[in-house]
Amino acid sequence: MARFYMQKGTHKGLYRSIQKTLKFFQTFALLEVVHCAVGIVRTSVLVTGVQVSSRIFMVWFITHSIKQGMKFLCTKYIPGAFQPSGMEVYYKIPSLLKKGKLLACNSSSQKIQNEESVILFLVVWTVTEITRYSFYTFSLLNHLPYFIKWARYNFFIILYPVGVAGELLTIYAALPYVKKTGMFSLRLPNKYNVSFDYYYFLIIIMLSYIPLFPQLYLHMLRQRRKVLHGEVIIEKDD
Ligand SMILES: CCCCCCCCCCCCC[C@@H](O)CC(=O)SCCNC(=O)CCNC(=O)[C@H](O)C(C)(C)COP(=O)(O)OP(=O)(O)OC[C@H]1O[C@@H](n2cnc3c(N)ncnc32)[C@H](O)[C@@H]1OP(=O)(O)O
Repeated sequence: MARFYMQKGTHKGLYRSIQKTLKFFQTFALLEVVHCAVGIVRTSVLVTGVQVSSRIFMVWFITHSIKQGMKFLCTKYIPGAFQPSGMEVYYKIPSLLKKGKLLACNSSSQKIQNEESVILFLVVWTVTEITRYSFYTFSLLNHLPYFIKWARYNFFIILYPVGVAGELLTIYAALPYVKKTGMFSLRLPNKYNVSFDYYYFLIIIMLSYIPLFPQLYLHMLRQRRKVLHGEVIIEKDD
């Protein structure tokens, strides 16, 4: 990521250059949940499950799926002209456009992957995982430098809320596109007689951060007290 930014001088296209690696490792992070479930790793399946599933959701159902749309910047009113067909307007539609008049529009391709918020959570996840896996590796080698231990149980204090902000802002940026296209949604009538609206599903996911994120954060604060300050903490069962 650093190399990309230094070479190109922009974050645009960064996601594309790292997406294969990201998808591979983030999907295989599911093994972390399996490891907790079968008892290889002594930690909560629930906490790990929420952590991993939220990231997998971000990778596959947001950044991978919401590929692109067009952003229109409309300025000048042209009397008698019509709105071109096939135009995907999912950004702010000026009030005149709604009345069916064409304005002078400049269109530009807009990818959710190029949102600054995506880069924000990618950077945060990356720093977190470099620290976390260094911690695991050195622990296994029985030579854990204090700085790594300190970083593992301190960085999250800032990184967790910043990562969550990046994730929520990305979902928020995706909402207009999801609403406009009706992607992943099922409308009635259909042969299953079931309706599903991905737009509202995303809003529910965003709201679910309110009760779930504090649980993860408090878990990490407890771990911090245990590992760095040697406090004995009795955790409730899942
Ligand atoms: C269907 C859609 C669902 C959507 C849900 C929406 C709700 C979302 C709300 C939640 C939002 C989360 C957002 C999140 O994605 C944002 C970020 O991540 S931002 C970046 C900051 N993040 C962090 O800092 C992550 C913190 N989390 C963790 O560190 C872990 O993932 C955690 C699951 C919390 C577990 O940590 P914990 O300290 O409890 O246990 P460990 O697993 O680290 O360690 C237990 C012992 O096992 C040893 N261990 C573990 N793994 C390994 C390994 N791979 N190799 C070797 N050893 C390992 C570890 O050393 C411990 O050993 P010991 O007890 O002997 O010390």
